[in-house]
Amino acid sequence: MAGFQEPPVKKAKIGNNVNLNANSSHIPVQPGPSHSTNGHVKARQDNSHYGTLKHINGGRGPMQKTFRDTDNLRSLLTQRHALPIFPVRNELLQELKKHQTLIILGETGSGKTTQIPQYIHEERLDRKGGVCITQPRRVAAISIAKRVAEEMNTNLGGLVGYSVRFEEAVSPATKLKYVTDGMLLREAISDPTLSRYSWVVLDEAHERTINTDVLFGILKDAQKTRKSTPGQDPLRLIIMSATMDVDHFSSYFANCPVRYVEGRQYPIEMFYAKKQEDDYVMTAMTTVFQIHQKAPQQHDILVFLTGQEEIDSAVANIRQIAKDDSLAECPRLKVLPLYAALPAHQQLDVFRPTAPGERKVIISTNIAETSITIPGIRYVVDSGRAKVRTYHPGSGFDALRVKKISQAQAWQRMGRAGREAPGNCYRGYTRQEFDAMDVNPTPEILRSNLASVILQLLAMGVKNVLTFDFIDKPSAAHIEAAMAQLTSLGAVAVQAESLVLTEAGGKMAQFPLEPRYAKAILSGPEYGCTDEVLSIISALSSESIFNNPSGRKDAAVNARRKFTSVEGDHITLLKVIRAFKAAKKNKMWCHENFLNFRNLTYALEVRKQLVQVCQRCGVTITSCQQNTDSVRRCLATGLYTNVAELQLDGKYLTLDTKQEAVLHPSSALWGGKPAYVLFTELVHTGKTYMHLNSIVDPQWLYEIAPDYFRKKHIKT
Ligand SMILES: Nc1ncnc2c1ncn2[C@@H]1O[C@H](COP(=O)(O)OP(=O)(O)OP(=O)(O)O)[C@@H](O)[C@H]1O
Repeated sequence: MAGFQEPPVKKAKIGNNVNLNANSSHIPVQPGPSHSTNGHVKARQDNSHYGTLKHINGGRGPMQKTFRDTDNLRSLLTQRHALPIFPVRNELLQELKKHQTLIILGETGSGKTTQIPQYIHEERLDRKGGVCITQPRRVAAISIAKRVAEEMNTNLGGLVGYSVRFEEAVSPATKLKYVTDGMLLREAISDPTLSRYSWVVLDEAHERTINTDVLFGILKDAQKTRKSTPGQDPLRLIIMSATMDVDHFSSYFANCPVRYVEGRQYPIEMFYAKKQEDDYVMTAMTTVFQIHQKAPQQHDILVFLTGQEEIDSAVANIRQIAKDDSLAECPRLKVLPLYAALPAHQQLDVFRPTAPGERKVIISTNIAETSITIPGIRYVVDSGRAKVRTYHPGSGFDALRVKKISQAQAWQRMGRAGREAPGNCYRGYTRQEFDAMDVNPTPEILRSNLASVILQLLAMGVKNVLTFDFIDKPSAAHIEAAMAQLTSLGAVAVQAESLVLTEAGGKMAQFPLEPRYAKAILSGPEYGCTDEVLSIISALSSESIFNNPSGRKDAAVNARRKFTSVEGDHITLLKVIRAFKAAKKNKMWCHENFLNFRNLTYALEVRKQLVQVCQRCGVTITSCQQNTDSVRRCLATGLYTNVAELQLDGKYLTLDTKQEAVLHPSSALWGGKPAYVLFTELVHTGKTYMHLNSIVDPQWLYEIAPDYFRKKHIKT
């Protein structure tokens, strides 16, 4: 294929980069008749591996069995038994019984995520408490739970369930629960020893999300507490991934053993770009059409790009190019975007099988990078890039940059092909570029604003956050910046020389939001505008509610002029939400007004959840109707450190850290020069931009935080 090395560079075995320590040992896959000579394990066709339904379900308990399709069940059982992990099932169970903490490494698609929880259940090791399996992303938690429920012939929400932010399917009967790591962290606030679980499985540990990193410490502590409390069931911990620095993890967990499940089910052919390509989007699109012209029907393609705007534009371009006469002989293309801001049901659309004569092309962020199996995917096109947010505590800004991914991420992306049949992976970068990539991604905890995490740790009863047992400790500057932010928001206070959670801080921790937004909501009753602030914060929690199709930007701006507020972007968002509700959430109305129906719908879903948290915390919800000054004042109670002052030279300087910044061109305030601007965030992409801004009156700022602003010497 043009642009890629021929003959293809084939990687016979993944996991060579795994760094096994003295404690590790391999659990080899038993060689069987279906082994190929290249080390790949092919699907077994051996019927003697069929179990019985009784065997799958463990033969107990009233389960909502459907028994709709025996052939389907039989086929699922065959698939389960063909997985590389199946021959080592019993050995693995022995290991799991022996050790309180175990690290399991196994190649992508070997069966770790779907099978190990089922093995535990089949062996009745979940009698006393259930199995909770964490995933870094909601789409993975939901789709895997669905698959496991299907394999166990039970309804989702029965024996097998899931819980992600804003959505769950669980019941008292749920024994195997797939959750996002953030949800388990929230559960730990009300139940620090996670007493309802006997097993916690931290999957995709190599990703080192901030929530998984904090869970390491929480779970270690919970294990100790449960061990030292008479009558308590021990908490067993399994840490899983395809690639990770096992020495580091093992030494953190008291040199716990590491077991390696060898083998992958289907081979994946790997192709690297022949030469370095700078336009990674163009390279990816060209590759898609090259594959499209030669691949058999219904061999679907998964493309990794970086962010929503880039993906939406690639989707539009591919749809357009697909109409070209020269492609008339090819299957019809069904092009689908996949990114975090899509509502859950739309994310799950990608899992639907294609119709005859159709080929699915999914253009995704790294949301599809780990854990999931998308039926039909035989080709992965990897741009080698992802959008990464990095927080700078000194300047207080987040830099959102497109960066090269790590090798571990590249292997995960590759692993999305070859899950149901042999696959192909096209890397839009050279082998040399791959070799130069970092082996693992930088842990999120080392590059994030820690205010939320520290608030949650305090809410869980962690006494001293500075001495918390982090697997990789964030810098003192990061921790201090977060503490300072929480103190100024009134979430923590000094008591007997230590920092403790205030009553308001306890309430802030209940909101699945950054503390500064939670603070603004809690201030709602004082200003009589909780209703409006909830709408604005819900819109801020969603991806952009505006559509700006390329080539039609002017039309979009004109159509939306009626919503634009001279007070700024927050009131503009409020006007859009109000109008969307008044238009009965009409899709066509959104289309005519260049508004994003999906993101607006998502924003209203978020709003519903926030209203529930308000009710739990006793926050009254009142509306100030047209008094939008109150709304901006209320927002400033949470965001008051995000203020910039106009300078004589016409530039803005942030009051907190004296950063030079400019209004983002998309802002409703762009072109004007208000003296003081309240911004939602600073994003550094070339210049430092203030995003989503409102005009503020300096007098309000003095009233909200007199000590802070006295030091800043603002002119009232
Ligand atoms: N939704 C699904 N539809 C079809 N097959 C599936 C689905 N989910 C899982 N499978 C099959 O089960 C296999 C094992 O999946 P599983 O997620 O357990 O592997 P894993 O070892 O955890 O991989 P990874 O490290 O990539 O998460 C897949 O390769 C695929 O063949």
